[in-house]
Amino acid sequence: MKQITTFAASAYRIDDLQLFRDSDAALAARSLAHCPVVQLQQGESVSDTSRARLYIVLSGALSVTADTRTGMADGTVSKVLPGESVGEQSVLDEEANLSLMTALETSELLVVEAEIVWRLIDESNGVARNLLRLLSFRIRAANAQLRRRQKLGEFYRQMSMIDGLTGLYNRAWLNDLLPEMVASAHGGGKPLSLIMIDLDHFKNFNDSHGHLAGDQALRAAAQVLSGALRPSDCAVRYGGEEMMVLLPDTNVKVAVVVAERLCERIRQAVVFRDMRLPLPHITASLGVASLLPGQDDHGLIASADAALYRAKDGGRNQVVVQETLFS
Ligand SMILES: Nc1nc2c(ncn2[C@@H]2O[C@H](COP(=O)(O)OP(=O)(O)OP(=O)(O)O)[C@@H](O)[C@H]2O)c(=O)[nH]1
Repeated sequence: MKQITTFAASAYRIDDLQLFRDSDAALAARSLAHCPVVQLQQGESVSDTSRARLYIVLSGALSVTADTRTGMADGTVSKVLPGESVGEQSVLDEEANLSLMTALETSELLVVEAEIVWRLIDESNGVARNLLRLLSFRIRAANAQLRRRQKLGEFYRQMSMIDGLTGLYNRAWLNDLLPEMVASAHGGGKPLSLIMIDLDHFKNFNDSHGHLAGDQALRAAAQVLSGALRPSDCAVRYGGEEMMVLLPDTNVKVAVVVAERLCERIRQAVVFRDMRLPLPHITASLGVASLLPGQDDHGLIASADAALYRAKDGGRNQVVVQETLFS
């Protein structure tokens, strides 16, 4: 970066500089007269940004990468074209300019020290107004970007909570949400039921029909669950061929009715729509549990798991309810 002239000695005009548009041009020209005009070669970065200064692009183009030295760089790169400026904020808060400014082509910049910018703000309403407009525009753009990022972040957060094969919620979602559901049930004195579902002899199913058919069977079972539940209920893929249904505000009697309905619909589920293929079918064993006073999420899962184990033990393709309720 080398100085090639001063503003007064150059052919650039005040009117072409955004910050001084519609302001007192004579005052601006006088104030900027001795400011250096520097030249950057393509790929060269602005050096010595430790002092607060304003850089106005006179020709060429700058790429500006935000906050490179604080470790806060978020990949945002903006392009600054002739007439536009960088560094207003560092001038206003008298901090070093943390952006990395690099010439995208051979470029000429006007370098204005902070004291000169402040003097211009003091003496010219036009400059003050332009600066406010510019900052307001930047704040709006930054807010819009923040909102876009939040939406994107939320989208990815949601995606990370969904099981790719079945479209049901996954274990990460369950770990996040079940403790909250348990706390809210205890807090509100409302019931909460859980049905644990495990496809029967699924290893055999895979071995007989292939792993892809197994995947298809898991999707079919998941569809049964999603299609049979109320909007407030949630279906989760708990592990390989194990699924779970959470029924807020539902007592054990109703949960058993729901589980019986799911058991029947899984039995009836069509795994393949293609009638040329043989029609393997699936069955499931289901364990039902309802939240007991003082029980936590692990306890609730363990109760449903124990009931499921008994359903397997009792011959599969059936619903069993937790022992503690009826013994
Ligand atoms: N196709 C497919 N199979 C899976 C998936 N996840 C787990 N499995 C299979 O599910 C089978 C589970 O087998 P086991 O735990 O022995 O249980 P099971 O054969 O269903 O026997 P029971 O539960 O006692 O009725 C294993 O063969 C796993 O490979 C999956 O995403 N796709």
